[in-house]
Amino acid sequence: MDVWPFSEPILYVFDPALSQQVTQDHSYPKYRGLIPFMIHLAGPGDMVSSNGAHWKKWRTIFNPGFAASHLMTLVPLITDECQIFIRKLAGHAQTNEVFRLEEDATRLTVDIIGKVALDTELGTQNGENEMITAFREQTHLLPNGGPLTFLKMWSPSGIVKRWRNSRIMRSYIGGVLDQRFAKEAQVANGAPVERKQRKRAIVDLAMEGYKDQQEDGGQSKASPGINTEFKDAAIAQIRTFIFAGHDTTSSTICYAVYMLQKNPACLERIRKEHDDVLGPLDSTPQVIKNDPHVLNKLEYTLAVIRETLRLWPAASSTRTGEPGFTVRDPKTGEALPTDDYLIWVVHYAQHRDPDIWGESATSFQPERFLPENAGKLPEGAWRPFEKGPRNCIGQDLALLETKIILAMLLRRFSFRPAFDSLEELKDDGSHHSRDADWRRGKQDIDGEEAYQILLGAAKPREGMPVRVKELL
Ligand code: HEM
Repeated sequence: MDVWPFSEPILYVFDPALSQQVTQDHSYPKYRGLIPFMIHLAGPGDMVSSNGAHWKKWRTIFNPGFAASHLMTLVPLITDECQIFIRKLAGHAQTNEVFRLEEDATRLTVDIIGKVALDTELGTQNGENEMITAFREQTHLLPNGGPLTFLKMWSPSGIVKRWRNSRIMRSYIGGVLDQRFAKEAQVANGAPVERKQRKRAIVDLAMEGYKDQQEDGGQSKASPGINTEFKDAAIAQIRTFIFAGHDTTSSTICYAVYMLQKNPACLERIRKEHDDVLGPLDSTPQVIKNDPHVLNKLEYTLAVIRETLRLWPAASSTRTGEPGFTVRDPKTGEALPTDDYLIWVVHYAQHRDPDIWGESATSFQPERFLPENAGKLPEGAWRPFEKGPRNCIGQDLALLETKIILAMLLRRFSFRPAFDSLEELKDDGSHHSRDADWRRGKQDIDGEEAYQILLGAAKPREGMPVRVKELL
């Protein structure tokens, strides 16, 4: 598509074989237009928009912290955060008020990232945190694809606010890192080792990996404590994890709840699996904490999450074409140049295409993802976390936290979407309430009122208004 003068020509990718060509056979560099967006959220050198040796270095250093085996050690921390979320929902149930589920789910996922990445209490489920407030304001100060939002980039107040927010985020995370690694330096200088075992956060494993790399590179044995290169990169990557990991996952939690409520047979089946595998609801958090591997037995729950991500993928992938590299049209065999193209792998379109998924393409059928049906899935067509070297580093974390929250949630509450009660939320102070345009005119897409909107990630419209009822 030629959209001159608004952007470079766009090559939209709607086909799994073509997606494989641009992300796996040859992983095209990330789209250059991501840099001016990510720089305000994460600072220079973030893992999402960087390429080449810089990207490879930091991806290698942070990979071990996101390995499924390491994440299992963090399950108790995640479960504690989920318990706070459950208590908040019980409060909503008592008042029978309409609320935006996405707001609560986002606070949950932010606090989980704080715990697993930094071992720090961000506490947004219980109040405000200056760094997260700055971060969330920042996402609203960037273009979101709506008409004229690019003008936001040039308004003087926007420029000042973005600079201020960046400074707040940097100094907050920098402070947490300084405190954490000061201990290490003190111990190296002879201070007594603390007896209390701390959980090893993702950043601890990254620090170890960084020091190993320095030594392998022939540099002298790394000194204890934190150095400037690691600190700057860790701040950028942790900001990236907050950006890439919080609303993608909260959006998935919201849509899983929504799709289950719309499909009562699936809801009944998932609740039964939770009874069978985890036992009574009240002891479920403890059962999960005692034996995190029990979560691997929740096959149907995993299938529900995969099916949710098929219908409601929270992200997509954008790349920059390269001179001399062509893609081959899978149907005609024609070689197409890519130089100067924005290559956009569109997950939503591929995940709902009847030519790929058959007649059931747009219906919610988690069974297709059960192990016994694995052989019938269209090859390479499910890619919500993208594939190839630039796939999502946080995918196991996202699946893990969504599984835990569903296991603790679905037997305790029933949900009812409340798009018909948006009026009650018009003064709730949220970003949604400030933009009355989103409530004028047509209120559905193809008959779906909970359609996705672009706000950093693809999120449920109006923050998924619901009412919740406690079943106990
Ligand atoms: C359901 C939740 C999630 C979805 C659907 C999702 C989706 C994706 C997708 C599609 C990409 C590739 C983007 C591209 O090619 O441009 C990606 C990359 C990435 N994601 Fe996720 N993500 C999720 C959760 C998370 C979490 C929890 C984290 C971290 C805490 C995370 C961190 C990242 C990072 C750092 C990258 C860049 C990786 C690289 O380029 O090496 N994501 N994600």
